[in-house]
Parts: sequence; C-alpha cells; structure tokens
Amino acid sequence: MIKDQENVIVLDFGGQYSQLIARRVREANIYCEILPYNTPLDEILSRKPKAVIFSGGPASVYSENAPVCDKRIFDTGIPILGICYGMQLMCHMLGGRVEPAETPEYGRAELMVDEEDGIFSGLEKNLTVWMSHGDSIITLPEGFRTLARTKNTPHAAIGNGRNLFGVQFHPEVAHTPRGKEILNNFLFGIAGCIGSWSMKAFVEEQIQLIRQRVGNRKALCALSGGVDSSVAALIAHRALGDNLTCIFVDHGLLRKDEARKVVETFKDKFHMNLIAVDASDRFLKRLEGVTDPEAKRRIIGEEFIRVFEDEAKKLGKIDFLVQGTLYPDVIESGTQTAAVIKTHHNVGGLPQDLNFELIEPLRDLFKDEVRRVGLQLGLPEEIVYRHPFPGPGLAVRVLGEVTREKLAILREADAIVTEEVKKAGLYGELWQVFAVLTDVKSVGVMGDERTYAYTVAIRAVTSEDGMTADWARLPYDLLDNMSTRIVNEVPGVNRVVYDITSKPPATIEWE
Ligand SMILES: Nc1ncnc2c1ncn2[C@@H]1O[C@H](COP(=O)(O)OP(=O)(O)OP(=O)(O)O)[C@@H](O)[C@H]1O
Ligand SMILES: O=c1[nH]c(=O)c2[nH+]cn([C@@H]3O[C@H](COP(=O)(O)O)[C@@H](O)[C@H]3O)c2[nH]1
Ligand SMILES: NC(=O)CC[C@H](N)C(=O)O
Ligand SMILES: [Mg+2]
Repeated sequence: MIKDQENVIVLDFGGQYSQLIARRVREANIYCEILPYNTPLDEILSRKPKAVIFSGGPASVYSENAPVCDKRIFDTGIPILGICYGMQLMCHMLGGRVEPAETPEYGRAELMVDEEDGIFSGLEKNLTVWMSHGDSIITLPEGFRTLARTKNTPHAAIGNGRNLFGVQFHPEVAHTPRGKEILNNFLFGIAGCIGSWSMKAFVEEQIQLIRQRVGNRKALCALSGGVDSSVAALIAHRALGDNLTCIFVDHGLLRKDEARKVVETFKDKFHMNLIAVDASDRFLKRLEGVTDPEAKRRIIGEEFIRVFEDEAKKLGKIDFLVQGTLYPDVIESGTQTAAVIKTHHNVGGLPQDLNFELIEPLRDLFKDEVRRVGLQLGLPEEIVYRHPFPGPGLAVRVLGEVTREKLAILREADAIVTEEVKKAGLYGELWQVFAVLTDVKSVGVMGDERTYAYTVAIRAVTSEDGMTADWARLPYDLLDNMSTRIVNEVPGVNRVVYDITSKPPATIEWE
C-alpha cells in the first residue's frame, strides 16, 4: 500500500465474508486490506489504519484454539468494529462473557435500536439484519453499553461510547439492507474517514509502487488475454514502458483460435513488447498420464514459470514477473485461515524455487473491481467483459488424463456452446459458460448404429465475483441447440448433460 493513503484494515478471523467487508469499505472510497488475525500489532500500526474491522469466524471464543489478536490493539485508540466473532472476541478479551446462545440465529432477524447515535445514526428504530451465530454475549465488558437487540440476542450491537463497537449481525451482506449505512456511519462518523480513494487513485498508486520497486530494471508480464492480466499489463506498462515485456504462452490448453486472436488483439490495440511462445509440446508431455486435478494444476503452475525463465534468459537479466492475480485466486489457493479449495496455478501452483520477484497489482481486488479499473484505463470492452478463463485452461475441463484427442473434442464442443450463447444474446448476462469433457463414455444410437462415446457437460453460471455462483437458467431451446449441434458436429460425443449445481457446494470449474 501507499504511504499516507487513508486505509482501513480488516483483521480476518476466518470468516466467510471477510472479503465482502473489504469490498464494502472500498465501495465507500476507502482503501482496504485484509490481514490475518495474528498479524503483529507493529505491522498493523505501520500502515496507520484509520480503523480496523474484526471479521466473523467459525470458532467460539471459549474454545481452546480460538484465534485471538494482540490485546494491546484495544489501547491504541484506533476505532475498531467487531463483526460477529469479531464482536464476541472483543467482548471476551475485555472481560465480558460469551456463551452458547439459548437460541442460535441464522438468517433474517429484526433489530431494535436503543441508541440511534453512532453507528445507527440517521437510521430507523427497527431494522432488518442478517445473522449467523450460535454464541451470544451474556455480560458486557466494563464501560460498554448495549446499542441494539433482537428477540433472541439481548446484545446485538454494543459500544464503549468512544472508539470500540461490535455488531452480532453482518452489515456487509446484501441481506442486511441498511448494512452499508451502518458501516459508513462507523467509517465516516466514528473513524473520520474522508473517502478520497478511487479506482483512478488506485491506478496511480500502483504505477508509482511498481516504479519504486523496479526502478530501471526489467520485468516480464504473464499475459493471457484475459481481463486481469491485460489490466496488470497496462498498469505495469505505464510504470515501466519498454522495460516491460509481455509473454503470452500457448500451452496447448487454449480454446479454439484463442492464441491467434489474443496475439492479433494485442498487437493491434496495444503498443507493448509482446512475445508469443508455443509451449504446447512441453506442457502436454508433462501432463501425460496425470489424472489428479491438483497434480495437473501444480505441473501447469511450474511449467508456466519454466517457460518464463527460458524467455527471460533470452532477454538478459530480468528480476520481476507481473501477474494478474486477483483476491479469489489467493483465497482459494488457501491462506493461514482459509482452506485450500483448489491450487490456482499463479498462486499455490508456483514452484518453490521461483527466481522472480512477483508484482501483482490486483491481488486485493475482485473481478468486477478489476473490470472498473480496466474501463478507467481505456481497455476495450470486449476484453473488459470477456468471461474468465482459468490459467490451466482446458486441462481442468478435460477430466482425468489430458490428451490431444480429448482436447480437440472439447475445443469443438466449447466453441459451439459459446457461439450459441452469443447468438442468443445471453453472453453478457453470464459470469461464465463453457463445455466440460467428462471422463464418462456411454452408449448411444446414431444412424441406426451403436455408439460408445464421450459425455460433454455444459456449465453456465451467474456470479458477482466468482466466490459464489448459481447455475444459469438457460432457455431450453438454447440448451437444445447446443446439444444437437455438439452431438451432430463433434465426433466422439454422443451425449450432452447440463450442470445444475451452484457454488457452493460445487465449484465453477470441474477440477
Ligand atoms: N496463457 C497464459 N500466458 C501467460 N500468462 C498467463 C496465461 N494464462 C494465465 N496467465 C497468468 O496467470 C494469471 C491468472 O490467470 P487468470 O485466468 O486468473 O487471469 P486472466 O487470464 O488475466 O483473466 P481472466 O480471469 O479474465 O481469464 C493471469 O493474470 C496471467 O498473469
Ligand atoms: O487463473 C486461474 N487459475 C486457476 O488455476 C483457476 N482455477 C479456477 N479459476 C477461475 O476462478 C473462478 C472460480 O473458480 P472455481 O469456482 O472453479 O474455483 C472461475 O472463474 C474459474 O474459471 C482459475 N483461474
Ligand atoms: N459467524 C460468526 O462469526 C460466528 C461466530 C461464533 N462461532 C458463533 O457461532 O457465534
Ligand atoms: Mg485467464
């Protein structure tokens, strides 16, 4: 982060919504970062935060391994808002009592506000809020007052009349309609934030930071043609000019015509050094016989870096690698507090002996925020609104072993799916739509002949940020067109199914 930039820190206690809290703060034009709960106090203070927000979390404060922060943070005078577990922890550490609630609350609850000042300033006396807790505050710490309650939770919001506040409900979720106002009351009213940060300021800051770090040295940028790396490349290019070289890798796992289109678009629209590397043989060789999804991801992550190293050698000494890593890539690869969902090639999949220093200007952002940065930078809309395509490409959509034959089948099926969605005018309404080649063969009958061939699955989802997603209710006629065309036009496929699971419990990609 930039020196003297007004900022707020979210201390993460493993909550599901920590990243949502950060987003809400950024939506209020305040720069926000998420740090693990055990970040040393000195490190927190060195960022001079205007306020700190404690997230929720799955633990109970009275359980043995409950995550705790440095207690001295309460003496710093920094305004702190505890949310759910965060409030319970504040209460527990300051001498109050937390116990399992008689009646847990999940979902909607009616909040009755006792004190309209402070975080409830300007709001109604009765508010709808969203709850998710099994523990409750029984006794308040000394100096604290109850600010609001619900039928089952006598201390649903608390404050010490000065800088410490807590809420049992989740103001960050969309199901708490006045949540934004409550957070803003805390950020502006209590913490005195100004809200001067913006996407424009963000870009300027990142350019400055990259210049400071790299100086006159050289950097590579891993460019995929997707929105994240395109935005990262534009920012890095503004900072470094010709000292930046973009590398686009064709790992043999791209979609139909993708390599050609990416190179054309970039040569055409951007005046940056761009090298396109055909590395398909080496990737496919290393993937031979590999069926485990995580093993595939790690091989691809490593091979990407080996390709970048080889290219770097040809260009002289290069110390830095720019990547378009986003926050969801980081959290799904596993953090101190969050479980590994899948190893994203550009985070968890990086080899141990990485010889580049990474530059990841978008590491704290979500896709829709990156899209706004892209528009700000003048990136063409066709790139800004392109559906995400994972770095490991078709390797995570060909289930089981990846072979050239299977890739060829999937490429054709996928091209039909995309084409039909675009024809139906629905591309812009979906987060992603694609085909998956399952490892299942089944019996069919075509032209009076028995067939025994692959099953293709169609996946289409809507989502705001890729963290949660719902399967798209595509029109039957559209599904019918896709199915008919795939079976008729793609040899090797005799059955098409539609994936009707949301995330969670599934993920968007199948591997
Ligand atoms: N084929 C590729 N060649 C070079 N770098 C790549 C390639 N695929 C992915 N990367 C790198 O890995 C990063 C993560 O990939 P990811 O797919 O999440 O982002 P993206 O491709 O930039 O955007 P999108 O999510 O919209 O596809 C990219 O930002 C880029 O730095
Ligand atoms: O760059 C990437 N490297 C990866 O290893 C990777 N795995 C998944 N994805 C994309 O991330 C989003 C969430 O995916 P999942 O629901 O499958 O976890 C979806 O948009 C996926 O397409 C990846 N992107
Ligand atoms: N969502 C949360 O932060 C839950 C906190 C705590 N585990 C409870 O159930 O009350
Ligand atoms: Mg991509």
